[in-house]
Amino acid sequence: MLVDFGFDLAGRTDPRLWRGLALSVLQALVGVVPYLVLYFALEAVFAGRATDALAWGSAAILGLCLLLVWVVRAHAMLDNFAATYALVCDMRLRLADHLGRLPMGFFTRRRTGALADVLTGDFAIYTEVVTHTWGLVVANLALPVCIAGVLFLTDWRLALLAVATLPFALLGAIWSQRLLVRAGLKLTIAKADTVGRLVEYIQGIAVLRAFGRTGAKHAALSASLAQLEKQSLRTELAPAPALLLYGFTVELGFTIAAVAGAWMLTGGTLSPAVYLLFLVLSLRFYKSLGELGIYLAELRFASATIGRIRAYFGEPEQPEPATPNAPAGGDVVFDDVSFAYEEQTVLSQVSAAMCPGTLTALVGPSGSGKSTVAHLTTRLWDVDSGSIRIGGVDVREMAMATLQQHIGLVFQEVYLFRDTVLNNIRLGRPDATAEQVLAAAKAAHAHAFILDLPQGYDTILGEGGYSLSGGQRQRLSIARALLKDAPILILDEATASVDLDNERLIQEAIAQLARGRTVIVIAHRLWTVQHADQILYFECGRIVERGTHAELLDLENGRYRRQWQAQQQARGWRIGGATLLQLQPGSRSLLSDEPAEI
Ligand SMILES: Nc1ncnc2c1ncn2[C@@H]1O[C@H](COP(=O)(O)OP(=O)(O)OP(=O)(O)O)[C@@H](O)[C@H]1O
Repeated sequence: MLVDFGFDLAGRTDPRLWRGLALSVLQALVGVVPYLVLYFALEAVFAGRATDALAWGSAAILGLCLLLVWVVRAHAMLDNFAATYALVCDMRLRLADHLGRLPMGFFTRRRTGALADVLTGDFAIYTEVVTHTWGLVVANLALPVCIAGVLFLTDWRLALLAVATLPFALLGAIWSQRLLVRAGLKLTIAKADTVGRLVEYIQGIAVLRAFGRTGAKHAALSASLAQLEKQSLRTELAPAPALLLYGFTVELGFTIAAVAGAWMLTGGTLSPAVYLLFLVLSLRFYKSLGELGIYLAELRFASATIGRIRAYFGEPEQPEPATPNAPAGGDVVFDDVSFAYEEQTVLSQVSAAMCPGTLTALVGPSGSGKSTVAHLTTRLWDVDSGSIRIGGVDVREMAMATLQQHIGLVFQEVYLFRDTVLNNIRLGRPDATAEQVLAAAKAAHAHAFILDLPQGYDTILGEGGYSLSGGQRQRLSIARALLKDAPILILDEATASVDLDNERLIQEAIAQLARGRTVIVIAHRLWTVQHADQILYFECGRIVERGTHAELLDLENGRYRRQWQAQQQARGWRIGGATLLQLQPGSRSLLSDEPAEI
């Protein structure tokens, strides 16, 4: 298709859009009437039939036409703006919804900047062109068609000469669109790169400042901006030769017809009134065509933009079952699960069962695949082989909403949205009452520090809002999970980066969460999970040891045993016979008050 309007992406059409376009055509029709009035007035003048009544009548019709054109144009614009903004709003929401259903691999393969550029920049270009340019294209197409009609009715010879060069002009228009789209594609890549670099720059500003690499000293950003500058200029200049050809061909038609008309006039085969009308009409005719060339190129550019947006809509969503099954219970079973993010296998033949009311700890070296277990359970990715069952049902056979209801998550990195504390906790259950949120915050040991915030529960958090410490963020995240009240709870290094005092508070909060649920804890600090019902030790994507803390410590040369000993030494577990926990009595292990020793 020459132009892709993309309205199907909004999932609906808007009648106001078609009405706006019909009004643009009406505007063109009304716009021709003054020229006809002028023609009849000129005929009367040249024939010596001019009267006051004719002059006043013509003036009245011209005034009326002006008013009508103004009213019709205003309505056309209003209809067009209202319809387009509403449709673009729907498109953005549908795309946001679609992105939420894509497998996480989609996001890791793309830079945030490229995505942000599509959602903001591409939609902005598209909106601008559809609101402003489309109406102008229709108006500048309808007007020359109407004028050409009048010209053919008054003198077909002149009319033929006037349109003779138009096929060549059309070639110029098509060429200019091609050039613009080609340059525009490179501009889009440059823009996405710059947006990505800017996001990276702002997110990493503290690091860059520490290393004195801000502003022009940040080479990657400077290079990206320079490339954007170069590509922007190229895009502006790219269609220039084709547009020049277009303009020249259009004006050549006028010149040929004007000269031929003058020749016919002197030869007595053309009346002065018709010639004058021709000159006036042709000026309007060619002006419209000249503008049309530019607007068509812009429209084509916008349709290339919608092509990129369409490509995102075309990304396959994570499959959902046609007839979903509901899990019966909260037990989690990994059955011979293997998985690779890209080429490299990350989990190999992992099998494990986790029952309600028990705590399973996943431990092992960095990169051994522990977090991947959480990713697969929550279907951020799908297993390559084997299956994960919850309550006897494969997670791929459940509706995504059911799966989400069944799992509460607490990550090391807590994302706070730009909203009040209350609503940040409510993320766990959007329909929760304020009382329920407060109860969850109290159980998560978050209530006290929330009350100390400037506006308590109404304090705005997130970007540009109030900042919380790592431990406070964690407790907020636990409050979210508590509020959600899901039968399965996954904690991914929830206490990894907090001090001992915060660790104690967080662990107490986690202990609240754990009761009666299937709990999976990913931990590096082994003392925090020593009372787990089972400990799975991962290495290179395989479970190489499993058992309770005591059982694993009994394994001669066991990996868990070695790691435990190394950690105890590192903590200075025994300092002259006293334990560190005795020195810092606030610290306790998960679900237990006492540290274990070997
Ligand atoms: N989104 C991803 N795309 C590609 N590879 C990934 C992705 N996430 C993790 N990996 C790789 O998968 C392997 C296992 O990662 P995973 O995060 O599961 O390990 P982990 O045991 O939880 O590590 P850590 O304890 O450091 O958090 C690593 O080699 C990691 O580089």
